[in-house]
Amino acid sequence: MLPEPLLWTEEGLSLLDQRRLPLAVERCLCRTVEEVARAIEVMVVRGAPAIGVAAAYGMALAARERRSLPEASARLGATRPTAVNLFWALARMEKASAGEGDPFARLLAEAKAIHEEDIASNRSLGRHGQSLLPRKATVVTHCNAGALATAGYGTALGILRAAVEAGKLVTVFADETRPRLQGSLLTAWELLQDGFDVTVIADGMSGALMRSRPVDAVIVGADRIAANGDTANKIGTYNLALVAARHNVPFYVAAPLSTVDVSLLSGEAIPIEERDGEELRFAGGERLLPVEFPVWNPAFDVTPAELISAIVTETGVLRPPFGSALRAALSGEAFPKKGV
Ligand SMILES: CSC[C@@H](O)[C@@H](O)C(=O)COP(=O)(O)O
Repeated sequence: MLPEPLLWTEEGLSLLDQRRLPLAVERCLCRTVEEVARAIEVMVVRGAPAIGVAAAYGMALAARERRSLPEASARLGATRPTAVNLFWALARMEKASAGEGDPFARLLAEAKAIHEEDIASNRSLGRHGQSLLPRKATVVTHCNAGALATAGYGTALGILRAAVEAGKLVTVFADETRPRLQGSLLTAWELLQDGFDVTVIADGMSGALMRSRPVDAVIVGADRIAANGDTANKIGTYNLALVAARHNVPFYVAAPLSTVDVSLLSGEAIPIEERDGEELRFAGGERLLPVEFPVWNPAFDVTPAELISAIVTETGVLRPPFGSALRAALSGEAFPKKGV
């Protein structure tokens, strides 16, 4: 059984410390909004939906501390720029702060609602997405888009869980995902906990893998999806999409609608976080390169919509052209929630 990635307690927000996995399963308690902001910055908690949920609880903590809510929101919004779920959750919390009664009680209730809705969305998108896989499926994934990166169950990994629940046999290859190794440290660990057949590969191996054996699908998560379907996800996702296209392997993006940012016309406008070059100069805690070695360390890349076969959301499987499909899904036209 996987430990809860995020847990509200009387004392505050308890986070599974993702920096320590898989060798140590430890929790980190955030009692203040500043502690939540730091936890997001240093990647105790990471992954787009998980960051959004953590920030929502951070706002509730700010209300408990009687801090200025606009200042708290600005602090949380300055932690990481790419995953839009963070800003989506902060906008929802801002709306909730405008009601009657005790602000802490109201904001805590809204944070809990965001938390529960994310799990429900993942279960729903998992059910839709698993229909894309054959009864015996080999899937490649990148980074971590599992329970750990969300409120629970996962997006890309939610599809794999739903496929197993539907009686399918799933074999997974997980890109290790340099430089922070979310694929090997988090995805492989998470899938092994659930008894999956999972094998770690280095990021450059997916081409060789697809030449050596049939692969049924690539499934990844997303940090921000622009109005035209261009998708920002962990650095290396674009390379994997190119390899998949070369081998005619369908490339699926799995994400809740809270990851869609229709205010951006295309992926070119998505802000890409650049992280400290030291992440690249180290591997496994060991320094590989002296600090003066120049490196470039963008944390995300953008996969153009033309390389994406489908975007799986809680409302269903969206096919190109994504502009109209995403608009319809957001307005509830195409797939009414009832009956999903
Ligand atoms: C379900 S989340 C999908 C993405 O957020 C995930 O693949 C990813 O890019 C995580 O990035 P991180 O930098 O670890 O927060």
